[in-house]
Order: sequence, then C-alpha cells, then structure tokens
Amino acid sequence: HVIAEVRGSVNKDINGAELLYSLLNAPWLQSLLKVESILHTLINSELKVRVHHLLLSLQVYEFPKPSNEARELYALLSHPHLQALLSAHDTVSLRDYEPDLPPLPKDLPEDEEAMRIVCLVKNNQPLGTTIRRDDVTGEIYIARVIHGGLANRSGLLHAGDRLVEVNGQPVFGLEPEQIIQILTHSHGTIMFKVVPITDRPVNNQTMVTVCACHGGVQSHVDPSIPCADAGMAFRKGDILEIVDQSDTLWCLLKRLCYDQKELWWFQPYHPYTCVKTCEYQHFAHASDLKEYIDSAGFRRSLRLCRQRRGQAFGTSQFCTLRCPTGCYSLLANPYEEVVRYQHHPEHPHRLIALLGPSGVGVNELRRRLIEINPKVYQGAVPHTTRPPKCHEGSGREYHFISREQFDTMVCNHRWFIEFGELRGHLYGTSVDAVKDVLASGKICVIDIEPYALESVRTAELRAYVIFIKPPTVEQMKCTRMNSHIITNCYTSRPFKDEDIQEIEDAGCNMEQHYCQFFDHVIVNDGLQAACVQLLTAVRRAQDEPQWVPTAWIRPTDQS
Ligand SMILES: Nc1ncnc2c1ncn2[C@@H]1O[C@H](COP(=O)(O)OP(=O)(O)OP(=O)(O)O)[C@@H](O)[C@H]1O
Repeated sequence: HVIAEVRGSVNKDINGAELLYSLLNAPWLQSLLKVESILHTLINSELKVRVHHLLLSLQVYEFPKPSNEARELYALLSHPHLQALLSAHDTVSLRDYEPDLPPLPKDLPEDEEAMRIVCLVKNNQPLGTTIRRDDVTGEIYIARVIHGGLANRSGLLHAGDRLVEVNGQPVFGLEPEQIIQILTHSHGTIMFKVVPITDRPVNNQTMVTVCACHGGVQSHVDPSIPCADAGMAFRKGDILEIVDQSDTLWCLLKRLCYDQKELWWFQPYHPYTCVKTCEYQHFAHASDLKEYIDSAGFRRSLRLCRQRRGQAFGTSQFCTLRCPTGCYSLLANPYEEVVRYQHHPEHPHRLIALLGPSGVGVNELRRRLIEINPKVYQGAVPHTTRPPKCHEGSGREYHFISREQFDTMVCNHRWFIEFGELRGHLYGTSVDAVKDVLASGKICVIDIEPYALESVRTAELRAYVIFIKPPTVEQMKCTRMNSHIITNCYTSRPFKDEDIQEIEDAGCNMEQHYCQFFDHVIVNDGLQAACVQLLTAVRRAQDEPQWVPTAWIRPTDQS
C-alpha cells in the first residue's frame, strides 16, 4: 500500500518521491519486510506463544531421547538472529508513532478558530490558487483553486479558506501582490496556516455540463480575466466542459478532446442572456447582422426564389417575422449547452442540411448523393405560387398553392425554413415538406442559407449541418476549368477568376461567422472525393454519437 502511494507521488512529480520509491523497492528491504510480515502473522495467530511452548517442550524432551526434527527445530528457533528479530519486532510494535502533541490549554476560549497547517512542496509548478483581500475586514482569502493544480490535487486548500500565515509570516494587512511575491520566491515546501471555510460545498468541482461556445477569448488580451496565467485562449465551436460554476461571475472550464490539464477561467455563463463575447460585439446592431446576411450571397440556383424576399414582404415586416427566433438570437447566445447524442434507429433520421457559398457545389453534391440511392436519400418538395407546367404534378416537383396560402404560411414563420420570390412567384421549403420525407423513413437532404440555421436546428428536425468549403483559389481554378456557373441573370457560363474569388471570400465569411454550427466540413476539391466524404458524413450523422444542443434532448420553456 505504501509503495502504491509513493508510486502515485512519483506520477505527481512530488520532490523526493522517486528516491523514496527506489529505496522501498530495494531487494534487501523487500526481504526484511517479508520476514517482518511472516513474524507478524505468527504473532497475530498466537503462534509466538506456541513457538515458546515448543522451545520449552523441546528442551524438556531433548533428553533423554530427542528426535532429529526436534533438534533441528530447536536449533533454528533458538538461533540468536531469529531471537533478535523477534525481540526487534516486539520493541517496534510497542512503540507509539503518533505525534507527541502538548496538552490543550485548559483556558481555551469556546470560539477559538480551528486552524489548519498545510505544507505543499512547490517543485517548480504553479500553486494553482488565486487570492483576494476582503476590502472591509482586510482579511486574505483563497479566491479560487484551479482544477488539476497543485493545491487542488493536495485537497488541502479550498476556495474560501482564510489565509493567516505563509511560511510563518502573518499575511493580515499585506497587499495580495506582496503575498504573491512571497509565494513566487518560495522554493521547496511552503507552509500555509489557514482557517478553513466552514460550509464548503461538497464536491464543488464535479459539476459537468458541456458547452459549445460561440464567442472566442484570448485570455492574455482580455483585461477582464482576473488571472491571465490561469486563462487559456479558445475559439468558437470548441467544446468546453464546465468544471465549476459556483462563482457568480466566473466559471472554470476545460476544453475536451485536448490536453485535459489545460484549464482556465472564463466569462459569466448565462446561456440565455446576451453577454459580452467577441461575436456579440461584432453584431452589436441588428442592422449590421442583416447587412452581413444579405451580402453572404444566396445559392445561385435558388437565388431566384430567395432574392427578393425583403421586397415581397417589406423589409421591416421580414425582420419582425424572423428576428424573435431567427439567426439574431442564435448568434447572440455566447454559449450553447450540448450533450452527446446517439440517433435512435427507430426514430426518424436526422435532417442533413448542406451549407456553403453560392457556386461552391452544394447542389451538385446534394444531387449526386440522392442519385446514388434515391430510395434512401431525398430532397424536400418546395411550395410555389406559380402555376404548374404540364408535366408537373402537385406534391411531386412542387406543392402548388395560392399567394394567400403562401402568405399565411410565411406569417406563421414556423412553416417555412426558407422562402423568396422570383419573377412574381413565391417559392419556399416548408418544415412539413422535410417532415414528410423523414416520416417516410428516408434521409432528407436540403441546402440552406445561414439564416435558416435556426429553423433546422430544432428538436424536431435535429439537423446535421455540413459545410461545403471551397478549396484554395488555385485548386478551384484547376477543378472548375470545365464547369459552368449559373449567373445572376440565370444563364450558365464558364467560371471566371472573379467567380472563384467571390466563392472563396464568401466561404471565409460564412466559416468565420457560423463555424460553431457546423457538424462537419467537406472541402469540395475533387467532386468524386467530396461525394464519398458526404456519403460517409451522412451515415456517421445517423450511426455515431454527436454533440447536439441539450435543448433537443431535454426541452426547456425557453427552447
Ligand atoms: N468539385 C467540383 N469540381 C468541378 N466542378 C464542380 C465541383 N463542384 C461543383 N462543380 C460545378 O460548379 C457549378 C456550380 O455548382 P452548384 O450549382 O452545385 O453550386 P451551388 O453551390 O449549389 O451554388 P448555387 O446554389 O448558387 O448554384 C456546377 O456546374 C457544378 O457542376
């Protein structure tokens, strides 16, 4: 047991532990320990008494007719070495190794505070605590104990403990910076005298929730971080585990799928309110956001039906229709709580939503995927107000409806994932059209614009979002040499350098602002390879566990 403990200390890099470990493992000590343990067993089972009796009886029976065995045993047991060992054992086992403490004084006041003396061996690693001074009383307290740090691993210092002395020096009246200086310049063992916090929360570091952060933080450039050295930069889309959120202003997070030791404090965690993040600052005004969305570029092939949505319904009306649940609220949340989710084989499939800059090949990939196995993959049938052509059947190419019906569906914003107008006719993809495909047992594959993310990332559709990313400009020029692009005037022509640059820029923009919502990214370089990747990703979305918003699994009032 001792050796196991020491081995643990070696792993924790505690000074001298390695030396102690090798000493304890030395063969001579092992042999001695074995002898000691055998003797201990003998004594415990009262064999010691029997040995003495045996010795006596051997002496009695030695004469006149001792057996050979009795003689041999007598010689062994009365050997001075064995006698010495027995007597050493008796002496050691009688000794009291408890510390010899002076008796408690009789006149000890009732309200005397219990102090704890904590010795930590620093060993070139940071202590992993922060301190604060109570402005009213001037007392110094341990403010935070960083998960995984030296103090946390010792289990002896806790947030809220009052610091009385450091290395024998009283800290009352000192500036926190002065105490930090003492700690920084201390080497080897540091002795703390603390008054332990009385109502310490039990297990306050086991709270586990996982977030996908939409903001991004550079700990060393953010002046509001209280302890920059304990902070770590992270980016949008990183999955973070909440280790401790007992503090009202700060929470302790760690990044998953990364070095588990990297920990940091971060901004307040309020999942349903807007707080300061990089993302929110970028879009401080709703008009900025709308401008971005409009400049992000519609799918060329569907540009026809989305281009004039503002004109069709009036820009202000459009805003009031979409803002309350639209992309504004998606981006305003600095975090999103997520859980690991495995799609149940008996539930409808997850919707596959493809997203990418116009012209990158979203439709081409979607079309090819459906072509591979139309019995498994299917698109959603759009609604339109235009009259059917002679070869078209209602519910097959389109759902043909009147303008009044379309307007009613738009006013009830839940009905359309996306909609728009072309040449006086309205077009749109409804939630029900997607649900119809899913209900038939097929995997529904649609392409969307970023503003539709909110409509598909719901508990009902559970969209798996795949970003189709453009390759480098040079690679695109190479692979698109013989391809044609549909222009704004709905004519098809070969790709120009400007088209390629436009796709590249729009792709970067989209990735920068929406990467936190991407479940998978496919670089559309070679069509064949991209198609294989798409097929694999779509299968993985259904068959393997994925991070999804907690609200999809445990809906709340706010979700
Ligand atoms: N990897 C690729 N290599 C070569 N050509 C490609 C590749 N991906 C797509 N294309 C071609 O690029 C053109 C544009 O593709 P597609 O229509 O799918 O674009 P999109 O992203 O859907 O944009 P939009 O919705 O505006 O049409 C098509 O002619 C398509 O065949």
